[in-house]
Amino acid sequence: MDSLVDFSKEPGVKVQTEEDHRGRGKQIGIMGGTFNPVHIAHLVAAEQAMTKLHLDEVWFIPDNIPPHKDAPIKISARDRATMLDLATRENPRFRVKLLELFRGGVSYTIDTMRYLTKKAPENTYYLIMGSDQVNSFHKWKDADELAKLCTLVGIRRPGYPQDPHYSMIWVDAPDIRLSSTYIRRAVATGTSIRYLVPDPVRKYIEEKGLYRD
Ligand SMILES: Nc1ncnc2c1ncn2[C@@H]1O[C@H](COP(=O)(O)OP(=O)(O)OP(=O)(O)O)[C@@H](O)[C@H]1O
Ligand SMILES: O=C(O)c1ccc[n+]([C@@H]2O[C@H](COP(=O)([O-])O)[C@@H](O)[C@H]2O)c1
Repeated sequence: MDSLVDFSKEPGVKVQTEEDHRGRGKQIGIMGGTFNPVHIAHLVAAEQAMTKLHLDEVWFIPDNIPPHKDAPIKISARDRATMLDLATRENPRFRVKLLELFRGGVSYTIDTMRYLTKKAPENTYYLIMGSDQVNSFHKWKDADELAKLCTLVGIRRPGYPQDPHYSMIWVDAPDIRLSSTYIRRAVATGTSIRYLVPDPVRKYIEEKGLYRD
């Protein structure tokens, strides 16, 4: 097993090996977010979790209305989803799933995981979260049930010390101090976002004039 996966402090969590995975359903990483817009830290977190945990795919699921965010989302769901598609297109194991946008309303992760585990119970699901989300996970809707439906995977995020209330796997990934908030502010103040988002996303933001005010 890859020594960069730190599971030593989590005796309750069994890290799967490639051997364990053979002949069963798929191992799917779930990366939920508002992605307003998607940035490189989202992609690095997903890729690191996918490769270090031997997952088959990562599904990026943009939320419709995020449960715990107060600030309004000023761009359309279509723009968020299009940028996600542009950002993930060249990775054959990244998929964008729009089920939360189609479902509408507030996007509770428990609703998504109940749906997925019922639709494809042969798969194993890994919920990938930055440490900001890990720290508040216990306040999520039906968190106990959610933790039973999937394996929780934490990615350290600079500025958010690890404070988990549930057993989880921590995947060691490079610290990237970046947020969608930073990207939105940078665009609004005329600061470059080149290299902070994939280039097709940067061009889309420029061409559509997103985040200028
Ligand atoms: N820099 C980062 N390092 C690790 N994880 C991150 C990072 N940025 C976001 N994430 C994780 O990605 C997921 C989706 O995050 P989200 O779309 O809310 O992005 P964000 O950058 O936190 O956005 P905003 O600044 O608008 O709040 C969450 O699990 C979050 O913890
Ligand atoms: O289900 C919940 O109660 C819940 C509470 C907070 C966040 N989430 C999910 O966590 C993911 C990241 O959220 P956010 O607000 O950082 O974009 C996104 O998929 C949200 O739907 C889910």
